[in-house]
Amino acid sequence: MSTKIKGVKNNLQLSMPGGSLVDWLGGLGAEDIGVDLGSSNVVIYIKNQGLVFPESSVVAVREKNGEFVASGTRAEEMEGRTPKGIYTIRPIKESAIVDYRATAHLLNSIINQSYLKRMFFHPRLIICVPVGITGVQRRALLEAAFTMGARKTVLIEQPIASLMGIGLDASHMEGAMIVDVGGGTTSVSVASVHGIVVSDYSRMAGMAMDQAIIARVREVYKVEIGRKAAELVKIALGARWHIDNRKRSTSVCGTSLVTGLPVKIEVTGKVAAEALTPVLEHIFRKVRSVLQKTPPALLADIRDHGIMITGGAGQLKGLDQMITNLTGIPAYVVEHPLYVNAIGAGTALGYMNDLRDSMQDLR
Ligand SMILES: Nc1ncnc2c1ncn2[C@@H]1O[C@H](COP(=O)(O)OP(=O)(O)OP(=O)(O)O)[C@@H](O)[C@H]1O
Repeated sequence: MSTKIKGVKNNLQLSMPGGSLVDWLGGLGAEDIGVDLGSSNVVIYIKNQGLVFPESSVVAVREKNGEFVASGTRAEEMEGRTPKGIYTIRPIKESAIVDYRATAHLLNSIINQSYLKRMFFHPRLIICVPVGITGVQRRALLEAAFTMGARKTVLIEQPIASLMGIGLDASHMEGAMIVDVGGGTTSVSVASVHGIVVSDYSRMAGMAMDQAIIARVREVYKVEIGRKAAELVKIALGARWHIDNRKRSTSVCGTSLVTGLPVKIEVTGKVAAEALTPVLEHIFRKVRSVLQKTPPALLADIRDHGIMITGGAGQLKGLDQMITNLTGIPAYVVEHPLYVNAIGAGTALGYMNDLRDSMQDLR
């Protein structure tokens, strides 16, 4: 299913038309950046350049002096095998910043690297934030942006960024439902021309799926597997609603809990499905509860447009079938589900001069 309508400007918080002279001058350069800051990945969209390949939301730190020694995918590769005196952290948990200095470092290093050694000058940022973010979390995010030298930062709600990234125009629709299944959080939102109407979130998302697979494999095969192996199983086999799930299997390596030796096992689709079902049923209950709270006037539009699934773990095989079967409303994974929020933030950069600086909240 594809629904193409344009521009979602109405849902953005606009300031004085035209913005300041500094804004206008900044708009001429390529230093406007859209950011989707996730617990698993950071995706960046640079004005006039486009998307930057996503980096893992991981930073490696030297224990003795707190110095950052690696960030992004390079730091993720160190997870679970860091040399003595170095540890890794994930500075964003469940879409909230838990360490803003590390977040600022992560953002800075990604942006500088994407600039390919070009001189990096104080950028203007649009950052996607979850619906219902607390004042403290907003502050942490804005402080991270300030620390990295941003001269203007605008926070926009993720579902609005998703709609912009998909290319939908909220001003021409009564209601749209977005189910964003990320690494640490699943958020379910209904948006209308007036903004977010109903929304709910859960910690049951991609990482919870990995943990459920690790636990089930331990139980069935008496083998301990790592997070990466569990992720491979998740991506390869998917949910029980996936048509091929029962026939398939995939092999991963782990440590036998009986002998303590490394082993290779064949995990079946049935075992993966057993692990994933409770997580997916939890996600479904969130979808159902948001639908139940949605004003009836919006339901017809949601039915027409279908339920849009975004986020990395939204690609789980069978998840769209599950939501379709259980709600009776067609659900589909949007194009570029991992990048759609960053693309939306990138689209919103076009209105940067007119948007209110969220940094004003800090002062
Ligand atoms: N093809 C796939 N099938 C299932 N899961 C996938 C697939 N590709 C990626 N994932 C999962 O998507 C998750 C990351 O998604 P995403 O990058 O949207 O999260 P995030 O935005 O960083 O997290 P959050 O929104 O919770 O802060 C990971 O758990 C990863 O294992």
